Amino acid sequence: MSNFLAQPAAPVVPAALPETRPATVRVLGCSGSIARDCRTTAFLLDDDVLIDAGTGVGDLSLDELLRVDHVLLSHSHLDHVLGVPLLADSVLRRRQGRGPIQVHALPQTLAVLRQHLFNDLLWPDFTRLPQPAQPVLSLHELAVGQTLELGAQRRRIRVLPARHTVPAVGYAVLGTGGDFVYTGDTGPNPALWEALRGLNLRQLVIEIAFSEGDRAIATDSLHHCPSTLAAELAQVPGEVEVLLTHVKPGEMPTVLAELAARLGPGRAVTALRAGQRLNLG
Ligand SMILES: Nc1ncnc2c1ncn2[C@@H]1O[C@@H]2COP(=O)(O)O[C@H]2[C@H]1O
Repeated sequence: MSNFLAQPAAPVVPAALPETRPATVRVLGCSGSIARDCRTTAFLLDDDVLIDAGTGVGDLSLDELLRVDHVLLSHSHLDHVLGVPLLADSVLRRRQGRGPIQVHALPQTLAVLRQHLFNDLLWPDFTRLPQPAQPVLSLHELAVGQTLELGAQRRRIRVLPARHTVPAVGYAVLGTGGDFVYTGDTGPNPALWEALRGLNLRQLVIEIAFSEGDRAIATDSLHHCPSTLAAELAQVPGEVEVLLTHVKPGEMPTVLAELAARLGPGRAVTALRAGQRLNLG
């Protein structure tokens, strides 16, 4: 689709380098918490860029884990970051000469990782191991509005605003045939729609955690429930593919039914599934 809102106050985007392979996103986890067959958020862009690192990361083989060079984190909550320390431990002895895995996140998110995770108490400080000069992990700050260029395919990735209980972002993977957006965890968020104005939105992976009966929890924890998500989706053109992520275990049938009752005609949504591969534009 073409741009669907006015031009944004977008940052300068680095010139696109030739992209030799069509981008794919493999859904490793898209659940709002754990249970059998429910893995928390992790998406693999191509084979070397992880977007969030929830329990879905554990479905990658060791060889696949070894190919990961970048991790983009949406925020500091455990269900999105716990794969990072475990990934580091799994690959540390086999990555020598490859350089650190680069972890990209807001400064506030990185501060939480440094203080509460890689503190040699909850987990070893893998930003200094196996050698301080050649660690397995390095931490890199990003900012909303920035466009990164990451991975062997030099994918252009825009940092989007999210509105959650801790500082949070979403990400857009910019492609020549359309853009893929992952909102991260967010409640209603006018700034997101403002940021999407200049994008050529093709696929929207948007969160919804709770059914309508838990609306109060959704409000307190800054997540969507069907009524709030339906209001947000009213501004998304029908041709955009909308994929739901982060539904709490056991809630999907209710969420889908309640959402269907609130969406306008022509607005289809699909529940994202772990194991699914998305072809990006
Ligand atoms: N006020 C609350 N009442 C009940 N559960 C909450 C509350 N705040 C946060 N949570 C839960 O804690 C979880 C932390 O991760 P999430 O934000 O994915 O989802 C959150 C909710 O499931």
